[in-house]
Amino acid sequence: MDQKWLQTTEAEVGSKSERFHFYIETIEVNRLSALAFFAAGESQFKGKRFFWQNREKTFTLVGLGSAYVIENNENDNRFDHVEKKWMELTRNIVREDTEPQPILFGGFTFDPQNTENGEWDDFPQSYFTVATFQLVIQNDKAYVSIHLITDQTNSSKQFEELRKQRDHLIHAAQVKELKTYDKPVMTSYIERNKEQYLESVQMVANLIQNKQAEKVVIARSLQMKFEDELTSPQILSHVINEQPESYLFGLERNGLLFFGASPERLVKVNNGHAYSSCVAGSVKRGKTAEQDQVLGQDLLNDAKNLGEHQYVVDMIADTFSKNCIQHKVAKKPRLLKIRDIQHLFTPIEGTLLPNKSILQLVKDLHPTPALGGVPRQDALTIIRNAESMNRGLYAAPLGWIDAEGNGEFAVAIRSASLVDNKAILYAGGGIVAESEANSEYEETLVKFRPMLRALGGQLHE
Ligand SMILES: C=C(O[C@H]1C=CC=C(C(=O)O)[C@@H]1O)C(=O)O
Ligand SMILES: [Mg+2]
Repeated sequence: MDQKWLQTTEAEVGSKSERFHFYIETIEVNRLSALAFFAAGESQFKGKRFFWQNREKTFTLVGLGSAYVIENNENDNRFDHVEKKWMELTRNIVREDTEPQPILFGGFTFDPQNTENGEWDDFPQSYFTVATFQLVIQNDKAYVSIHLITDQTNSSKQFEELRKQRDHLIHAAQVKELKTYDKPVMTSYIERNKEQYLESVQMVANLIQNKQAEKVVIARSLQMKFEDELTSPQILSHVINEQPESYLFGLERNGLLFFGASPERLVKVNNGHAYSSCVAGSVKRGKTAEQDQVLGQDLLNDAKNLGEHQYVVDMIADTFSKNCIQHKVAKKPRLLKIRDIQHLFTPIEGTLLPNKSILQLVKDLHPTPALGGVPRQDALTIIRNAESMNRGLYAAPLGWIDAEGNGEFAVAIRSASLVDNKAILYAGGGIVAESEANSEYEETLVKFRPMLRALGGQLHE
């Protein structure tokens, strides 16, 4: 096996009342498929795995097993709680310049005050883990780290076991590197509460016309069932192959897999620089290049979509002005084209104030008016009343942070959950005064397509 030892570290971490030893060992491996590594954990780590890849495909992350979990069910304090726990855990780690550091991966649910039952029933309002086995692929290099966080001082035996497991996982991944997966065979497909969704959109458009809110994003869900039991690597393989222009993600917790391919960045922080993207306003792709261009040009000039978009730009720009020394906003929206859909897109970037952090930005940004609405609290109340579902992690911040304050969160749209033999797909759209129920319905059909295709569902034009 071609591997190079890079680093072994031990640090005493935790708070005054809870002290741990954090053991880390990182090696560089010649070649490793991220999906094959994820799949190598099928029998042992199912329910405790994650997969992440950024839009540019320059950073891929896989986690198997949990060395540490940070979760809570708090409403107001959940972002601060995760930040505090993570800082306690990483404060004393000695940093090497070049090698990947331990990473915390997870997400915050869309709305802790939503009480609808369903697939998210026992999912906490924040769920983050440090993987026992962490794979990072960047700059064409693959790094595998072992993380052991324990209150025991003598852990050399346990660590030796983990080294054996690591070598076994790497070997299994290299042997199965080229495995391909069948498309799932769907047996049923139900649009849940379609009539209610159409009524809600109309009702919300009326509320907005009566000035009770300015914009509200309303979502709905589809349910699919399958002939055979699906596996996470099987689903992720299709998502990875079919959606190259998006953030790709999969997060398992016990019996639930949440996965998707989102075009939308919530925030990225790199060395004190913060980046966000306003993505709102949509039209389908054209069948020919000419038609595609016409649709795109129309979108760039469409008052309803520009309205939807501007709420997002104003709110993110305002948040950056409060959190940054200086920031800049692109002057006008451009097009973001992905496989099934085109969006209006405005990038925003800034230099963070010294006392600000990525999790503080996530806290202030979530939910942007691309997922929630304006005014925020009124929109959230309307969503709770109008949607007959719990969004869970759909439309919520999902991503990673490291010990130096770098990280990236996507908005987890174009996503779905898998529980047992049932998948639930989510999609929504921004409702403004001019919105019309049928065209919003059509827009959600386009937004369902990526996950529908990955799951072997029929695609209607
Ligand atoms: C809420 C979703 O999309 C948001 C992101 C981009 C465009 C949107 C729109 O045009 O309505 C939505 O605000 C979704 O995909 O479920
Ligand atoms: Mg829209």
